[in-house]
Amino acid sequence: MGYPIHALEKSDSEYVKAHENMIQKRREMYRQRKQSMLSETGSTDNAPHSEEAHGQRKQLAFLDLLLELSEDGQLLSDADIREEVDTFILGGHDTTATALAWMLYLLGTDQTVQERVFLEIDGIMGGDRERHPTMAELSEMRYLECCIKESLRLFPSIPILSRTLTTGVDIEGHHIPSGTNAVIMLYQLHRDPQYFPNPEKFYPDRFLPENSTNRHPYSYIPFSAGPRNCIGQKFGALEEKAVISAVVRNYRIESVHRREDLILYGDLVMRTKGGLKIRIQRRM
Ligand code: HEM
Repeated sequence: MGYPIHALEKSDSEYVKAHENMIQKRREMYRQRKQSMLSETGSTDNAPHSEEAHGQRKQLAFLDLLLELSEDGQLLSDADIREEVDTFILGGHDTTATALAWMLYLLGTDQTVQERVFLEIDGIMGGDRERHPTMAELSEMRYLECCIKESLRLFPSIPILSRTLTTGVDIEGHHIPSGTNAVIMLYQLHRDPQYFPNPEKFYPDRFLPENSTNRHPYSYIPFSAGPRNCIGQKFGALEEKAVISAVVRNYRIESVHRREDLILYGDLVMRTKGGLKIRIQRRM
């Protein structure tokens, strides 16, 4: 996946220094924490993933896990760690933010769909609009999940993918040689009427289980597919559910612009000229 050049080109700049300092501080914090855990449990076990205190297994944060892997064996240098963290932050930020913006916009274009989302969420969460949903409650929000999938169908955060062919392939009588750069237009792929009748319509029901069973597995790939697909797919989808459900529990959304008036452009992620504008109104 490519990232904006300006984020990576400052290899000699303050950006790198700031990250190096941050990694050093974090490494120090990590060592201290590990030391205090070992003395709490009386354990002498220094093996990775051995953080156990009060009988409860503690999960390492992503950065701590990378630090642990690089502690003695020097498996990863600080520069390697910085690159891994950059990849996760860049890969997980704009994509999720874009998906959230499109989801809110689309909900605001269709009050009938939005009412169904209200009904579902209120049914699951009850009257208290302030408390956070549990994981079990989030997984019950099936219609909201369909809305998120439908939004990523119409406006995939990453609208274009590319791969270099490592072997030649024959497709319908045409030979495509090894080394060719193949571009996959997700925006177009997701509008194939064979799999998505009336493709421009925002219709979340098409993702209900009974409507998706015979669909070609590669007709819908907002997180790409194969060995280099999105590593944060589940987390990204969960983040979307948590944020959207928190917003619509309290607010009704109305989109300012009609879909036909939007001017789309691809800037690594799918954007519109002038942004996506919505109005929100507190729900009674
Ligand atoms: C709605 C949210 C997201 C969407 C639509 C999305 C989409 C994608 C797509 C299409 C790719 C493949 C790019 C390619 O093949 O060239 C990808 C790769 C990747 N994504 Fe996501 N992503 C999302 C959220 C996240 C999150 C939350 C994280 C991290 C926490 C993440 C981390 C990554 C990484 C590290 C890769 C590169 C994987 C590799 O090359 O092996 N993504 N994402």
